[in-house]
Amino acid sequence: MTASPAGPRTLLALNWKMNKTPTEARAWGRELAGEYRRGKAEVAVMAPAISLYGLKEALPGGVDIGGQDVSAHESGAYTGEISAAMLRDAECTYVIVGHSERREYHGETDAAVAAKARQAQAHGLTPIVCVGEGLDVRERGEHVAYTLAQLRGSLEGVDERVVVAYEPVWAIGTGRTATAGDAEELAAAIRGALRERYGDLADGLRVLYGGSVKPDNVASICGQPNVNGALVGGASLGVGDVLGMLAALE
Ligand SMILES: O=C(CO)COP(=O)(O)O
Repeated sequence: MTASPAGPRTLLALNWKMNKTPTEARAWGRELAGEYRRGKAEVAVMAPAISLYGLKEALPGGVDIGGQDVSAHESGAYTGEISAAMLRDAECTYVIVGHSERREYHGETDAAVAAKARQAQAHGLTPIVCVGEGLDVRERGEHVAYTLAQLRGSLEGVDERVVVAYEPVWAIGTGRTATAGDAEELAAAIRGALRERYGDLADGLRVLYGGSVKPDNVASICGQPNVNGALVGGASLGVGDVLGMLAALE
């Protein structure tokens, strides 16, 4: 089961976070290539920057790659940073910006996230802009307003070539998944905000859900009318789980 036939093709976006060496990444790509058949969902692997080049060579055709973060700067004296031009040259299609782990551990503000998204777009990358509330916000019942405010700030000056991922922080890596209804509530609200900004183009944009997605819940979540795919952490590391999720989406 996938999102409505009129909507965009379902995207299974895999966020490896800080896992796998370049050698392990290449082996993973080869393992996937041995089993992969193009199906209903599109697949993209967001790997650590150092692994991207080798991974792309090993992956089967039709599977995209992306970065997990990008500098807001063009080039120059920014030790340790990766530029959008570098990611594009390494054949990336996507880059995650504003993941909750970057916001929490690296102090990234909405304005910084928007600057990264603009820089990604300037180099032909599609930013996957992450938003989502923490447990305290959810318990106060303010999750919709909080997430939409974060979204508006994170899309400042960003055009419609964008993917939005709703990742409630309390569901990330906790095994505590939002229900399909929770995911749809926010995805619909996000769609409304995208419509205000981009008009009818919003209907063709992807809104993903992320947070403890795995083979046994991916289909019900991605089957919601406004959910066009998933951003997957833990279950993206094993080829078996990825194939399981792809099978569930057929
Ligand atoms: O943060 C996530 C993807 O970006 C979600 O991680 P988990 O799938 O491990 O909960």
